[in-house]
Amino acid sequence: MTGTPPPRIAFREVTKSFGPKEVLRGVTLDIPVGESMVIIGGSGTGKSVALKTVLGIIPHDGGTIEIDGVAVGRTRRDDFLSRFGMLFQGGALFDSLPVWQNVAFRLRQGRDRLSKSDARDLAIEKLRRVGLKADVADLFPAELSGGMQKRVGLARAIAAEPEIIFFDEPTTGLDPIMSGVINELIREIVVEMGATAMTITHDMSSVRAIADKVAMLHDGKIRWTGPVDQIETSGDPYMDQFLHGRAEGPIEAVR
Ligand SMILES: Nc1ncnc2c1ncn2[C@@H]1O[C@H](COP(=O)(O)OP(=O)(O)OP(=O)(O)O)[C@@H](O)[C@H]1O
Repeated sequence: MTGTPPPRIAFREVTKSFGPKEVLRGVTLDIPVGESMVIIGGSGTGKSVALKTVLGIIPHDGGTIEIDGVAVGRTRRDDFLSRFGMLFQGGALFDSLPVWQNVAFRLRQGRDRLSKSDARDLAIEKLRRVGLKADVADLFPAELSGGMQKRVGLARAIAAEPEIIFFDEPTTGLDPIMSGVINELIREIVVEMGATAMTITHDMSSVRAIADKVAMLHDGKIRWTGPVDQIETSGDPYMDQFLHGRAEGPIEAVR
């Protein structure tokens, strides 16, 4: 039987509480293969929790999360994690390791690990891809600007050529121009790799640059989802309030 392939990532009625606090209250969302989905929503709405449930860093309580039709948690953890790349908020580089070892970190682990010199060559190739020169390879993260650290984080996220990449607030701490540069780079790389991307952000410039589709998380559920070119005309008062940064509207401003 032939049919449409399952979505690369599928959330079905996913729930998660911390004690009495219900954070995810039935999240349903599909991210098809090769699509870039950006999840927006106010602070504390559970965007990071949703991302961490896919990776299994936070176990969900109810519902299912599937990758290519297979429930998260059913495959070997190493095989599973090797399919993902991740750009963490703030870069999350290892301060004690030089840049190239940060980029090549995963390539030096596990059964198929690369030799030191192959890993270094590959790290330099990936650094070039994100606009950094080879001489950055031997510097330590503390010697780099915030924008350069983001580039190194991006080089690390793509080093193992993952099928799925997560971007957690990719422009936090950057000025608007550097944010624009990083957004463009993310978009270019995701398209070039054909990767499926899930990004969480508050930054509307990231949304416009990176997204094919947008999902708005509010009150533990996906309030609205649609193509990025429809966000202005969604007709959803929650989306409108968020997009225009209004204090007045259905979203409570006092939290
Ligand atoms: N490990 C945890 N233990 C207890 N509560 C948690 C944990 N992780 C997250 N939470 C709670 O879940 C809620 C959602 O947090 P989350 O970090 O997902 O929000 P967010 O939408 O990513 O916010 P922001 O945009 O500010 O980063 C918050 O109230 C937070 O306190």
